[in-house]
Amino acid sequence: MRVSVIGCGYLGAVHAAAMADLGHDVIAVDVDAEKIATLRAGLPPFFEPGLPEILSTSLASGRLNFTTEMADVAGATVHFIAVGTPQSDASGAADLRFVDAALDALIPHLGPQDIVVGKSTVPVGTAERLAERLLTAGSTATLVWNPEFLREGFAVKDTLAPDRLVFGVAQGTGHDAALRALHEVYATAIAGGVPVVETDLATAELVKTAANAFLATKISFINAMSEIAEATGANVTELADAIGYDTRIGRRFLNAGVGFGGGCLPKDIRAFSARAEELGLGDSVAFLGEVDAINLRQRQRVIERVLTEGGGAETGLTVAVLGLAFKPHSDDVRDSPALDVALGLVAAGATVVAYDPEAMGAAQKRFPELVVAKNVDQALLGADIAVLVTEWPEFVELDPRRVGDLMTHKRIVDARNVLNPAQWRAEGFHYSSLGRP
Ligand SMILES: NC(=O)C1=CN([C@@H]2O[C@H](COP(=O)(O)OP(=O)(O)OC[C@H]3O[C@@H](n4cnc5c(N)ncnc54)[C@H](O)[C@@H]3O)[C@@H](O)[C@H]2O)C=CC1
Ligand SMILES: O=C(O)[C@H]1O[C@H](OP(=O)(O)OP(=O)(O)OC[C@H]2O[C@@H](n3ccc(=O)[nH]c3=O)[C@H](O)[C@@H]2O)[C@H](O)[C@@H](O)[C@@H]1O
Repeated sequence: MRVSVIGCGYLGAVHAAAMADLGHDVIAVDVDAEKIATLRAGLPPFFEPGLPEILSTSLASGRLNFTTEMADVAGATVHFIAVGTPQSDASGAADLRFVDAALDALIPHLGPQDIVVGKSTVPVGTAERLAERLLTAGSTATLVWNPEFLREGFAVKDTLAPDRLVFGVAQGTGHDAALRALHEVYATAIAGGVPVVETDLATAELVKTAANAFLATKISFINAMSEIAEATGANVTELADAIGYDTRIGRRFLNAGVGFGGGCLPKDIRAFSARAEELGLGDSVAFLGEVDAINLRQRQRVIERVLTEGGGAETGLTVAVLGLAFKPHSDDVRDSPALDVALGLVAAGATVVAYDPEAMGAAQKRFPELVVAKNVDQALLGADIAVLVTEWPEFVELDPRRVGDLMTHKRIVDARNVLNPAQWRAEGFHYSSLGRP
């Protein structure tokens, strides 16, 4: 099939390359000329394992092309909208300007039987509004919603072999043809046994925001438990293991620590709350405000812990901050807890030297004043305390003896609860974590 992908960020670039990898002819569009030039050269504009490989094979096959000209989508019959939906203001509502602009730019190039597939994460009700926008503009193309559930760091795998596919299609003219087109696009995954949920537009939009809200709630739940565990001498990791054995609960997303960040979970729960307020249903999801508050409190908890354990910023404290990305296997620093901790420590008067295997460029682009090291050893050299805020394997596997030789004082705050306390204490470290004695 010939498909277009509009928006070449973390979602769109991976989606475009994956669609081409599956054998489709893909034209991918972005308004950012620099990003398009980079992608055309076969270089992903961000770190994503597996993306360089499928990008280069798809470009070489001729099935993947990048452009800044929307007119180039002519000839494609399925068009994926994958532009950003960032947080707009203090209300937390999603900013839908990019989605509206992408659709408006696309409309003049649509064929009468084309399918427009929304992939961006949007507040429930958006798809219906966009479908009306299409109609008002005189287009007979069909708008459907097919939310995306990929995780950064596993984006290629999640796109090629997702846990499920959700097809939101309105009843009426175009319903059956749209479903057929979606089944054709995803034929390989479906043949591989991926479950498909066929539903209406509103449910499809809501599945996405509900999934992210649930994941965020799970993390904040265990972080709330970590506060209680800490006050009572209990161990939050053992608690998570024990409740996680209950298959109704499950162990995944129960890792307590500095909390969730990134370009999605934080903004998505706020957008969900804002949309519920608009619907007069703020009380129904009021708990998401608490999920957000618990999550942000974790960042403050880590900053305070480092200052306390390090003896206070007024002592001329030097802190090695291990990690800047919002999670390992990504260079994304959007709403990164790690970056917030680094900046919070600087604001408190500490001298911070940070290191991340992939996210240093992105962090420095945003905060050029942040002092970064060339490697983990340089960050640790002469530090009074280290704080592990992103659980890259390189940090999890650190040898405490070697670390101790580099640092001025043997103190470590494990803000992801990933190190072995006994091993670090055996090397003379003062080890501290969130909710583990
Ligand atoms: N990053 C992720 O892991 C996932 C993101 N999502 C959702 O996907 C959407 C996109 O997210 P990201 O890719 O992370 O954002 P991003 O900010 O990395 O990428 C958005 C891209 O859209 C481009 N764009 C903006 N307006 C445009 C227009 N009118 N025409 C063409 N291109 C345009 C921007 O230049 C940018 O390259 C969001 O709604 C997000 O919530 C959903 C699942 C996973
Ligand atoms: O809508 C999106 O964009 C995506 O958001 C998340 O994916 P992602 O943000 O890439 O990363 P996650 O693996 O979900 O991690 C999010 C944050 O939660 C934190 N986390 C995760 C798990 C855990 O147990 N504890 C915890 O603090 C991570 O460190 C990270 O900061 C969802 O997992 C994806 O399904 C979804 O498609």
